[in-house]
Amino acid sequence: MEYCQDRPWYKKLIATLLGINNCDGEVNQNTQGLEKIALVGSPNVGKSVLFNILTGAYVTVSNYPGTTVEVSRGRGKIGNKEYEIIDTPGMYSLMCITEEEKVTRELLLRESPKAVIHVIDAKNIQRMLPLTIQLIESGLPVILVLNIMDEAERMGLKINVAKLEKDLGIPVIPTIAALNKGIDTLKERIGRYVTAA
Ligand SMILES: Nc1nc2c(ncn2[C@@H]2O[C@H](COP(=O)(O)OP(=O)(O)OP(=O)(O)O)[C@@H](O)[C@H]2O)c(=O)[nH]1
Ligand SMILES: [Mg+2]
Repeated sequence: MEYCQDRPWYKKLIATLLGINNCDGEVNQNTQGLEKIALVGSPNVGKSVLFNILTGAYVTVSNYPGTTVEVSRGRGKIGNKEYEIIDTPGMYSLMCITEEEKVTRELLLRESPKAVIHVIDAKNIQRMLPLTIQLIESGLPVILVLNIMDEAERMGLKINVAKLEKDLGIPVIPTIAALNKGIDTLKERIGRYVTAA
């Protein structure tokens, strides 16, 4: 019997049936040729909220090649340049265990983003910084976003952002994505970072 699961036409058929509009290997026309900026971090830290703020109308959600893991891509203007912004599935570590972690790791290695925005929940900073360090040690161009600052402040947490920037040697930007706060600074810092690279 002929196995057709790996044939492009079969994948395309399944993708059409499932409503996946950017099946394996297909190029996303909306972001073709653009430099990339990836949002990474644990589940539930606000990556998708930030993705929606940074991107416009033409967003593509597709399964990462050969997997059932969804990755969203869209165009986003930073400064006066357009980038492909990528929203990755939640991950806890680069030492991948879950399929989501494998996809994010592979994506970071294969697609060479100009900036990797590590989004963390500021109130769980201690638990989340190890991934920041893993990303930095992997040689990736990391920017750290301390999101959900509203809840961190409500808990009385005081984070010395300037010291964190100095110690980590990367830009650190506090945000409240749900309230659109800190976004202008974030865009400005990303813009400076990618043009300096
Ligand atoms: N209080 C507060 N809530 C926020 C903030 N940013 C995002 N949220 C909320 O956090 C929840 C998770 O946000 P998402 O953007 O879906 O998180 P995610 O990182 O994409 O999660 P996964 O896709 O599961 O990895 C949502 O209910 C958001 O409204 C923030 O700055 N403050
Ligand atoms: Mg998400």
